[in-house]
Amino acid sequence: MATMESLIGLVNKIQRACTVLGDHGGQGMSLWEALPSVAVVGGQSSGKSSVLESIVGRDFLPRGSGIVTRRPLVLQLHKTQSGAEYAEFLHAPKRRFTDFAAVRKEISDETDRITGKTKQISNIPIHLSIYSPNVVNLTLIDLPGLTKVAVEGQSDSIVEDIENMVRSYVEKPNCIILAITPANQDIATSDAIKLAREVDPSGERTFGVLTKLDLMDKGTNATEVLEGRAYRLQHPWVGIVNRSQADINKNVDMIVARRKEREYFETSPDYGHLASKMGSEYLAKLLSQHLELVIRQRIPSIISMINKTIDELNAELDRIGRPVAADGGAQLYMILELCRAFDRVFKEHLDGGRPGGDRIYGVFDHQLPAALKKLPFDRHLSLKNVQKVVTEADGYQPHLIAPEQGYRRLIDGSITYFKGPAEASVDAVHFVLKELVRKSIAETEELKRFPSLQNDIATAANEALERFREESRKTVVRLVEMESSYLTVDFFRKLHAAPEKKPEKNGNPPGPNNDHFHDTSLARIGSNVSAYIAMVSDTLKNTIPKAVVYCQVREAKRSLLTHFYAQVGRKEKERLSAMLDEDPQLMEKRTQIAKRLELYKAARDEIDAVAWK
Ligand SMILES: Nc1nc2c(ncn2[C@@H]2O[C@H](COP(=O)(O)OP(=O)(O)OP(=O)(O)O)[C@@H](O)[C@H]2O)c(=O)[nH]1
Repeated sequence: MATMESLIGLVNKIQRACTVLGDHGGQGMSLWEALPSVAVVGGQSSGKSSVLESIVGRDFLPRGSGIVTRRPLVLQLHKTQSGAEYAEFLHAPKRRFTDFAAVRKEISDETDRITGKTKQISNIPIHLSIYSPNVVNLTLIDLPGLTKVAVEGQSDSIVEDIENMVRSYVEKPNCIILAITPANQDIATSDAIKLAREVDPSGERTFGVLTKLDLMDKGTNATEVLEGRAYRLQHPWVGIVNRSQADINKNVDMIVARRKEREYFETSPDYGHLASKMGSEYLAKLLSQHLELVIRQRIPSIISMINKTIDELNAELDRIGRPVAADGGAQLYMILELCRAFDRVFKEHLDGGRPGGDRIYGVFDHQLPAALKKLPFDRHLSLKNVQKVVTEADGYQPHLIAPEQGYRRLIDGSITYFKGPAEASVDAVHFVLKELVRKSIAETEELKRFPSLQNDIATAANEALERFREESRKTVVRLVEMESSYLTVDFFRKLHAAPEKKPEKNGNPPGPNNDHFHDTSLARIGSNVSAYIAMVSDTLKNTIPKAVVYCQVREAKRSLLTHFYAQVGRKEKERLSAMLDEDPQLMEKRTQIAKRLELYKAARDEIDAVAWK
């Protein structure tokens, strides 16, 4: 079975790894929270620092007025067999501190590094490991002292901020609370006990510590508390006598202070019967044993939590995509797969699996007919214009029978108007397709992590659409031009066969020089041309969509990325990697997940190795 050293050492290791990854509790379920720890809680000047120092047997904590502890200090004690004592900070792993005054300075500098000199507090812990033959294996977290008033330079919220931070540690079910209360204060007013009672009403994870026993008024003693009658906890209370301020000023050695403390209890008339269960050394052993017990109990649930988290992290990695392969072939394959995924989505839009394709039909069904209807044939075929065109076409010799040239010019002139709506249809469909490309890129789940490739696909697709548009434009213009290059002869033959309307009998004999005759004949020319143009319009209403679909929509479905594929195939490996550049945020996220995964796996291995030894 695992030894006490190995179990506590194990938790130490995992805690340090958690801090390196920024996992220090207070942020939902984390590995840190699953690990048992001991947090030291007490009001200001209750003697917290003194208790910690006498457990360690060294002076090393910053002192001063106001709130000195402004970041949690995770103090990991490692018992060594022999040799010199030294300390190490997680944030400065290369430096070994043998001078504990330098440790004190480093704690205070490192506090300021995060909080500034503003006396603000931060919940990011400082990790300090102390290696010494005079300690027991134990991890303690020193927290800012609970206070009632803000001092100069501190925000009013500091009192509440401290309480919230301390609470965020002690409310975790795996936190063992070391509640420090000075004996010269009424236990009922103890900040530490008040908070402990709130988060641990049954008292099963609270250790009550009574400091300053030597400072109690003459004639009073703390046996009521120490014997568990004043305030009941599941664990026995421990009384402590730390160095007084005078001792500190005189630089009384900690080891000497420990000895004096032992003597105090052994010789005390009040506490002699409790002497074996009093003092900082006893407290350290008690905590160490308890911590070991708790760790042992928690190991199965920690392992199951770790396994669950590993599964979740793996699932998350699958969701955001595994890292891109390094070799060129695999990258090319991946790019082509991604393009195909995009192409699938794009086709679904056109074929109706997703919305948007119907807008193309909208162009043919509404936009084109409406535009055709609006063409200014009324003006072009007005009596006045017909006369002008016919006369100009005749030249110096007026026509004898039908004004053939006049007809042709009027028809040609009218047909030119169709180019506008024809080209507008091409453009409208082009914009629908472009929009569908944009949408499809955004909707292609697999592409989400590759902004560069998204860009490349968008550019390639838009270039292709541009080519299709040009082809389509040429085709529809040709359709229109074809209409004027050869007229439908039948139409005019039928006209000729139809009986001419009799001229009205109003006294004027009919004749080419007669104004009335002239007007009627011009009106007939106008209406004949108009009927012909209506026929052409009906034809184009049907053929323009065919041309547009043929040149643009069908091509987009068939060969939107064909050029792109050819280009990609010729690319060097470096260019392929660049195309698969990922969103930096996402890469960062993946790295974070991968790191956490590593931490959890390493933690599981460590636990396996220690727990079943
Ligand atoms: N005589 C005597 N003095 C003590 C004892 N414990 C602490 N003190 C003195 O009480 C003062 C405050 O002790 P600290 O250990 O600094 O208390 P703290 O809770 O860490 O204080 P803050 O960090 O300021 O919140 C110091 O002057 C200590 O010397 C004790 O058991 N006996």
